Amino acid sequence: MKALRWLDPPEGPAIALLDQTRLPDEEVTLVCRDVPSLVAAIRSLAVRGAPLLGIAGGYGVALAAALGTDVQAAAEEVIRARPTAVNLGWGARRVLSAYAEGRDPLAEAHAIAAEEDEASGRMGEYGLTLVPDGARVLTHCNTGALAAGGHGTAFALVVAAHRAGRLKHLWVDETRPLLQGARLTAYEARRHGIPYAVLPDNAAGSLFAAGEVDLVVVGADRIARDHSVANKIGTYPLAVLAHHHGVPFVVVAPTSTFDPDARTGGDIPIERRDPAEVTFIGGRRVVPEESPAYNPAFDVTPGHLVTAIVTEQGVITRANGGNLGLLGGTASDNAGQ
Ligand SMILES: CSC[C@H]1O[C@H](OP(=O)(O)O)[C@H](O)[C@@H]1O
Repeated sequence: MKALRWLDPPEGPAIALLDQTRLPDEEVTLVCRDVPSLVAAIRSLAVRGAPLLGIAGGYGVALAAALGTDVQAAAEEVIRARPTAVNLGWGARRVLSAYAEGRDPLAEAHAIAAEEDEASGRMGEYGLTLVPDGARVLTHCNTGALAAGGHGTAFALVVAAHRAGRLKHLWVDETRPLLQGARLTAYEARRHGIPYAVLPDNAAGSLFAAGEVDLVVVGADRIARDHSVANKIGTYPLAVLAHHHGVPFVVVAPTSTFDPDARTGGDIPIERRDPAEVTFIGGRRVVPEESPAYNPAFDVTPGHLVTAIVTEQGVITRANGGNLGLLGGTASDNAGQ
């Protein structure tokens, strides 16, 4: 399953997307033949997920170059599409730099996609070292191949644990209001034959209280230098629950999600989305007419609540003083972390 593909002529130049707003019922391909249509797809979450947005941002700039349109303006338009996932700007700026230096922008966009595929495999390997046998894992939102390269980020850890026979069960937070967990993570879990159950976000606490969660794994949209983690709204409460119940809370993200310009979580812009995403369900209003609604798309988990950050370069744990220095070596070297 490819969430995003570049189309060369004669089909392209274009970017083919698996329209995630139509999943899980319909697998519809959306073909973006210009940057405005890609920006609209990013804003509607037809394409989403921090690392995948980095890939999309890169191909968006490459598309502008292939079409002979204003590449700088295209990059700025793509970067403005969503504010929180640092990867979007990172991917667009990296391809823009290649173009400015006279290098092939499409080759650079392909390189980003290949690197994120490789990163996913390594995060799965490193993440596996943190998974106990018979683990009941809880995850939030969607962090699979619909959100990143390869098998994803946190979901790559889940797939690795399943293949190693260490995963007893996957708890999937539905992830209101856009239901990335119920619609997308459940879709991916079924494709992998992973035993799972979907739960209302507000049921997670009762699972912790019943001792039914051994590990929490989530993705990230931006990680600040103090290890504050911006991720889908509802992540912070899970970190507090995990801390209270002594359950490891693990973030899985490629180094393209780290923002050295964000000193603390307070420096991370939080996207505010249309209140109608809260007040309407399935096209039906579920609140009194004209009810106001609060709809932040992300929250920030402070670093002291994060047990470990798994990257493609290794595992960051509090054992290394909580700095951004990565533990090197192989995945097995980190087994004891
Ligand atoms: C692979 S981490 C993806 C990250 O992005 C998601 O947000 P959205 O669905 O709004 O793009 C969510 O925060 C995931 O953890």
